[in-house]
This record gives sequence, structure tokens and C-alpha cells, in this order.
Amino acid sequence: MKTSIVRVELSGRSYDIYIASGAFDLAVSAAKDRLSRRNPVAFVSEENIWGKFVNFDNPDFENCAKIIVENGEGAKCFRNLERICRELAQRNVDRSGAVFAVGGGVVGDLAGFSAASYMRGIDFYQVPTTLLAMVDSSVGGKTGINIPEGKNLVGAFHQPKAVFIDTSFLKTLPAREFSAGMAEVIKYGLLGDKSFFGFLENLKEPLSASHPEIGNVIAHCCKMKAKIVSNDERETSKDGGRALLNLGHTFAHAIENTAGYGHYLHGEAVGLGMLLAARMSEKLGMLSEEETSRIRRILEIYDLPVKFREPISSDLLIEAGRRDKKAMSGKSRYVLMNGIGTSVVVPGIEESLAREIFETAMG
Ligand SMILES: NC(=O)c1ccc[n+]([C@@H]2O[C@H](COP(=O)([O-])OP(=O)(O)OC[C@H]3O[C@@H](n4cnc5c(N)ncnc54)[C@H](O)[C@@H]3O)[C@@H](O)[C@H]2O)c1
Ligand SMILES: O=C(O)C(=O)C[C@@H](O)[C@H](O)[C@H](O)COP(=O)(O)O
Ligand SMILES: [Zn+2]
Repeated sequence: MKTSIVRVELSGRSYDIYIASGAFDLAVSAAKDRLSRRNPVAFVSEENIWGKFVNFDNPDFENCAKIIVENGEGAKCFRNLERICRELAQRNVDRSGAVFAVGGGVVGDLAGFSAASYMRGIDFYQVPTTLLAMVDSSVGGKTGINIPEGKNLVGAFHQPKAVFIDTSFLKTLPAREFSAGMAEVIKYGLLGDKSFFGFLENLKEPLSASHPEIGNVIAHCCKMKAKIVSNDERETSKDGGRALLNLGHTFAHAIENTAGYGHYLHGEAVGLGMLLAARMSEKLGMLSEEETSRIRRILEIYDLPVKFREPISSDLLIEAGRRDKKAMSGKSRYVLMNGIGTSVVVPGIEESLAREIFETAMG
């Protein structure tokens, strides 16, 4: 097993991302190592994953807490945060304890936020099982839950101690979930790497779990994210910085919230959001019509939506968009493209323009 290691440099909070088919064994070793030092370990996972695709079925872990939440975006909620924290307390997990998040982005965000909150912060490890979690959500320390008013509106920055990416988990991932992950893969090309976008466009066979390039693509995305996060961990840079990872997300989070969490998968909403960001960029003279068409084409290759599946209220979309976390002093900020591969944060976009752009996806 050849393991790629990507380092996230954050001075005292630096950590490694291990990428390999079989990297799960490294997660098992890390958990055993903690137990050997009498540090409690708890696993957080999800009903569709635990015992089906992933199994810490090992006598060493017999006495560890295993907290299994329901499947889907709705699981990123206060009820599960409470459940996890209470179970950690009932199992006497102390400050030497650690949470292993085993699943997709939903489990990672929820378990990470639980680890950030419990006793004001205990260690946690990411063991991502979806493409989206491998290339994006397991890296960088954004953790959180949704509230009816908006996506990820409650959360914390809390970096994992390590990330173990076992690419063999992708074999069982449904095609729709693989495509959702591809939206975030494409995002890296659009936000900062024109040649990576070209590489994705020119692949003879679209990426899949068994594609020979899949491990390299995951490592490339992790490297890009690690660099961005190292330079601007808490998204405070005035020159874009980490906010560029939010390309398409002002639209996407409004769509997810308005349609009802889970109706569009996060990656599906991000794909559509990036097309809308392209149209807004084109309208502002930053992107050519041809570039917008290329973006639409690659989304279509991966069966990602390029318009709304059913009617949706633009008033509600606009209202949800007002609660985007990038807004400053009541003014929205959008991540747009100055050509493919060069994203920028653009302040002061009028709501009338956002409405016009949302309406291009109505029918
Ligand atoms: N923290 C971040 O930086 C960040 C980044 C991107 C996305 N996110 C968040 O991530 C979430 C989306 O994550 P997701 O797309 O991984 O969705 P998810 O966690 O809901 O997982 C998708 C589905 O795949 C199933 N599944 C997982 N692994 C599997 C496997 N190996 N085989 C078969 N089925 C499997 C799950 O049961 C689930 O039904 C959203 O809440 C989004 O906001 C966070
Ligand atoms: O890591 C980041 O920073 C990102 O923006 C990655 C996004 O793909 C991810 O969906 C993130 O959760 C969105 O962040 P938010 O701050 O808009 O909730
Ligand atoms: Zn995202």
C-alpha cells in the first residue's frame, strides 16, 4: 500500500492527511495507540455506514462508545449534538479522550463540532468515507450543524489530529454521492487551478472509484485545501483566502435551506451554485460565455443538476442568501471567477442581480 501524506501546517495544530487504499488500518492503529495510553476513544458514525462499509469490529474497541446517528443532512442538528455530548459524559470520556468521526461530511461536521464543544474541546480524527468528505470536509477544521434559518450557522473551527482517507471505501459509494463529491473536486479547478480543470475536462473516462487517477485527484484536492487553510485558517483574509473555498456556496446554501435539507445533496447544490456564480461572473464581464459553457458541460458529465428540479421561491432563496456567513455589515459577498482558475471575493452584489441569476435556473 503506497500512502500519500499531505501536511496541514498550522503551527501547534499541524496534522497529516494519510491517503491510501487501506488507510483505514492507520486509523485503527491510532485508536489502539490512544487506548494503550488509557485515553478513552469514542466512535461517531451513521446507520448506513457503521457495520456495513466500515467496521471497527475488534475486541480492542469492545468497551468504546459507538454513537450511531441517522442517515442524511438532517442529522447535523442540536438533538444529535446533545446526544453525542451526553453519551461522552455518561461513558466518562475525559479531556484525554478522542472522537473518531467515521462517515461522510455529515458525520464529520457533527462529530467534529461535538468534539469541539465537549469539555470545551477534545481531540478528534477524521475517517471520511465519501468522495466529498475525502476531498473537502474532513480537512480544514470547519465543524458544525444546521439550523432552520441556515446551513452551518452554528459551529466551530476545530482541527482534527489526523485524517485517514481510505480510498477503497469509494467502491460502495452510490453514483449520485460520487457525483456530489465531484462538484467539490471541480471547485478546486475553478477557484485556483486552471490546468487541473483542464485535466478533469480532458479525461478519456470520467472519474470513478476505480479510475486509475482517483487517488492522485484526492491528494491534489487535499494539497490545495491544506495550503489555503494554512494561510487563512479562520477565513479572515481580506484578499479572498479561505473564502475562495466557498465558490458556489452562497447560492448552494440558500438552495439547500430553501428546498429543505437533503432535497439537494450538498455537492449537487454546490455544482448548481458554481454554474450560477459563473453566470453572475459573466454578467459582470469577468468570465466569457464559452467558459460558462465549459463549466456547464463538466457538471453535465457528472450528472449534476444545471437547473432547479422543481419550482422554488426566489423570495425565499434571496432571504436565505442574506444569512450567508460571508456577509459583512449587512452586505453580501460572492465568490466569483475572473476566468476559470482565478476566483475572487466580490462585495456589494445587489439582491436584484442575485435574483436575476437564481431565475436563470428556474426552468
Ligand atoms: N466542514 C467542511 O469543510 C465541509 C466541506 C464540504 C461539505 N461539508 C458538509 O458535508 C456534508 C455532505 O457530506 P457528504 O456529501 O459526505 O454526505 P453524507 O455525509 O450525508 O454522506 C452521503 C451518503 O453516503 C452514504 N455513504 C457514506 N459513505 C459510504 C460508503 N463508503 N459507501 C456507501 N455509502 C456511503 C451515507 O450513508 C450517506 O447516505 C454537508 O453537510 C456539507 O455541508 C462540510
Ligand atoms: O472549508 C471551507 O472553508 C469551505 O468553505 C468548504 C466548503 O466546501 C464547505 O461546504 C463548508 O462547510 C462551507 O463553509 P461555510 O462557512 O459556508 O459553512
Ligand atoms: Zn461545500
